[in-house]
Amino acid sequence: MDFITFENVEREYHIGGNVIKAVDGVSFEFKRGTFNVVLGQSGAGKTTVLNLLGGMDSPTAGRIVVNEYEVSGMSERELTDYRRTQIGFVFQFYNLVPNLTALENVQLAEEICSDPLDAREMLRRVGLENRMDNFPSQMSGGEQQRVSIARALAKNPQIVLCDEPTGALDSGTGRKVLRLIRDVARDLGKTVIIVTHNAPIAEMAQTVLHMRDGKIAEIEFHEQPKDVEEIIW
Ligand SMILES: Nc1ncnc2c1ncn2[C@@H]1O[C@H](COP(=O)(O)OP(=O)(O)OP(=O)(O)O)[C@@H](O)[C@H]1O
Repeated sequence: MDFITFENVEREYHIGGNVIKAVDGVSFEFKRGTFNVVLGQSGAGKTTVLNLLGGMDSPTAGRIVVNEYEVSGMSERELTDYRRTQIGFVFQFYNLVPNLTALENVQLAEEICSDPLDAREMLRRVGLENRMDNFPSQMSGGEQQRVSIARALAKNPQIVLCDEPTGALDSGTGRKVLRLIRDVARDLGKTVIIVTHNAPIAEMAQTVLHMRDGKIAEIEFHEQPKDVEEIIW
């Protein structure tokens, strides 16, 4: 059975007298434990899809089902619980708390989740066992992104949503971060969705949604996704 299902999902915004269809009749499925990419130019609707999937926004029409939860019908309170228990987030600019150490940033997950993974163990998995007591300002962009990956995974979510996770990194560091997201998520059995405008990243994915003007232009499947080393950036 499919793990994530979008059925004719729409998200309209009303600005002045204008209606903007940020997402316009989108349908797709992702399977549990897969690595997926949503690809498209600026304004294509990628972040809106991610926000709908993550329960930060609600559709104006259509149906979203995740892990047997009907997300599209949830109240605000149910959405808060859904975001807390089901979703880990990785953002382009890391969103770490500046006056907390790496370890304390990851431990935040323990405070809000019912079934967290060990913060030290997650930092070890991302290769930062020696940097636990450093503050974000003492770390490189790649290291900060690794802390944010550890934080997302420490919540022990079913799904990890990443919005341009390599957007602020050089290509070498970006590759390492992508490999890390894929390997750790695979080891822990998580489903990953990465939003990007960087087309080569899509070659790593099992499923690629190509978005244009709020619609899906194409859905591409890779039976044998490429390894990050094989991708020409
Ligand atoms: N809160 C909002 N209010 C009004 N319009 C919005 C809102 N959020 C998004 N939009 C519009 O919806 C469309 C899709 O936006 P979205 O952010 O999903 O695109 P995107 O593909 O993620 O772009 P980018 O790569 O630039 O982040 C755009 O035209 C955008 O201006």
